[in-house]
Amino acid sequence: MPSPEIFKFASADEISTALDHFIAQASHDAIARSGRFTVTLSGGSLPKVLAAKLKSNTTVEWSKWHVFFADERCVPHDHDDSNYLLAKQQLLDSVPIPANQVHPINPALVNDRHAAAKDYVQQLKSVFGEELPSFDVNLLGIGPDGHCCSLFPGHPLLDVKDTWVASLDDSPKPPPSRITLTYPVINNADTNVFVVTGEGKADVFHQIIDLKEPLPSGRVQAKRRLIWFVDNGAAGKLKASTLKYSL
Ligand SMILES: O=C(O)[C@H](O)[C@@H](O)[C@H](O)[C@H](O)COP(=O)(O)O
Repeated sequence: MPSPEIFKFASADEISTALDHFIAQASHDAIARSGRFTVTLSGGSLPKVLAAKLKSNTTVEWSKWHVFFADERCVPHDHDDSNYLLAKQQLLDSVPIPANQVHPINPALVNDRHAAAKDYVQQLKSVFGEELPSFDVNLLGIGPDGHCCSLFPGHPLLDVKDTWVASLDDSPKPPPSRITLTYPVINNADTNVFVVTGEGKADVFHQIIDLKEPLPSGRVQAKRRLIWFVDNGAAGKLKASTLKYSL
């Protein structure tokens, strides 16, 4: 398993610039290797930080992108809680990714989370076939409790290994009904990237990186690279010695 690589920046704005360069390069490399770039997006603060610079990047071959969601709330696409709506407003409306290569939750199934999760597995199969999906990049956030995707501390979904997409109706972060990728898919990515900003994440980032507490975000692995983009606020409680990993 790769060691975490921690990149620290002065501000969220600097992270946006670094993410723009990083994702453009990852996209270029993946397209050179396999003819496409497969990526997942999370909700929360991530889409805005990601899109700030990337949405204007004309060097990216957007037509080769296949976009999925690391987790999604079971709400209609036009609902304020929709991660798809957020990604659309922040990034997808600004870049020419073919509509059939963007994979939101099936809006007809948002009242049946089990059916929505099954449908999402089929959407994954439409791109990855029967093999366990291996995304080029998952873009992940963390909550102050250490959750990522919709994998919450102490929740039974942390142990799910027999499905690529699971559902829950008791998310401690509202709204309660969600679908989420499970660890077998998340950890089979070539690269997992966490984006963590603000002092509100300083404690949990320290718990995960320095104290190695087995919080959901701390259980994320990757085939090749496990990367953290953090700002000064989020890294405020990190032990100085840990930053030997910084660039
Ligand atoms: O649907 C969700 O709730 C998100 O996908 C979630 O997993 C998010 O990434 C974290 O909660 C961090 O959110 P913030 O960046 O807003 O703290």
